[in-house]
Amino acid sequence: MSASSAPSERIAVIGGGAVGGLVAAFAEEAGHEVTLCLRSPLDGLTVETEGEVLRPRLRFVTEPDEAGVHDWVLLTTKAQDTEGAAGWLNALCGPGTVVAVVQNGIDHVERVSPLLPEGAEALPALAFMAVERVAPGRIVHHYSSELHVPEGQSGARLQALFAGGRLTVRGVGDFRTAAWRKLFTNVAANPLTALLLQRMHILGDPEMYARAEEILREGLAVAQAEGALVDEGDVRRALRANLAVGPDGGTSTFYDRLAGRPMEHEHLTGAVVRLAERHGVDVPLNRLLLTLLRAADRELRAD
Ligand SMILES: NC(=O)C1=CN([C@@H]2O[C@H](COP(=O)(O)OP(=O)(O)OC[C@H]3O[C@@H](n4cnc5c(N)ncnc54)[C@H](OP(=O)(O)O)[C@@H]3O)[C@@H](O)[C@H]2O)C=CC1
Ligand SMILES: CC(C)(CO)C(=O)C(=O)O
Repeated sequence: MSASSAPSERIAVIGGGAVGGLVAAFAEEAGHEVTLCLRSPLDGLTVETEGEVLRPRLRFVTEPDEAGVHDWVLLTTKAQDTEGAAGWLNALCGPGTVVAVVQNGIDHVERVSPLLPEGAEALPALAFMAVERVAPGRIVHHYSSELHVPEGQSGARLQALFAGGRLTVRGVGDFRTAAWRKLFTNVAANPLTALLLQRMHILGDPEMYARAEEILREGLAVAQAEGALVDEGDVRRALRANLAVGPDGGTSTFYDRLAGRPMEHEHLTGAVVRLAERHGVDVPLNRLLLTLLRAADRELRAD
């Protein structure tokens, strides 16, 4: 894989899980110096992708004081762990640092901006990829590696950073609509796989697929009430994207429940339900899923 033609920049990745491990490896392969900021120490990192095993040379740090200021920060914690990363953001950002918020959900900038020091910028980034952390420091890449960011100067700089590498960065004009389209890939697949503890193959069952469509149609009504320019075709495209992950792939929420980690449901199904209440849209299937996910999550936190 050829290195990027962009000059080397100092990139910090917060979180050494599935997405963090993948983007850190791809950034290093593109010729950049990469600092991986960890909550739990790692002995090393391997990334299995396209039949290869990458062993990127990264600088591992576990204390914000050791990190230093960087040009770029890629925040890859789960959304509910954002505040816990405040110490990193404070230590890594100087004036001009751009923080790409590589998380699921729809409110990336609102979540992160209040935690940034003066002069740093939050850039929302929608992650179209399917990546699994099979053990600490062992990442398996199932499918796709794209980030969608708002069009503009910072988005174009991020695109240049990864140009020619394995991570594709695309600028999108209507980011609100793009964020809802991405959320659609999470609103049915993530709860169903996590609650059933079964991988994407469950969507191959026509009965399950039909329920997934119904869940997403509720989300569609909420997205439209929010002003997103989405339609029925986006429901079908989201489910097609889920199926493209392959029967043995999962979802990030499924991986969390499987590993006994807290889940991200409040930022996915929870966001749909809260906005539905605000707009007076009835979303009974999503309300049921949220109640079930909360019950499953309580048990995970109690263990
Ligand atoms: N996995 C996937 O295929 C996809 C995931 N996403 C989204 O990307 C985001 C990241 O998901 P994913 O990589 O799967 O999640 P993981 O759980 O695999 O990784 C998250 C990482 O963040 C670390 N972390 C949490 N808090 C801190 C902290 N304070 N300081 C440093 N590190 C911290 C965790 O540390 P520890 O090791 O201690 O748990 C963990 O390694 C989520 O929003 C997810 O929804 C989007 C598209 C696809
Ligand atoms: C699209 C999908 C389902 C891909 O894995 C994802 O975003 C996730 O796992 O959270």
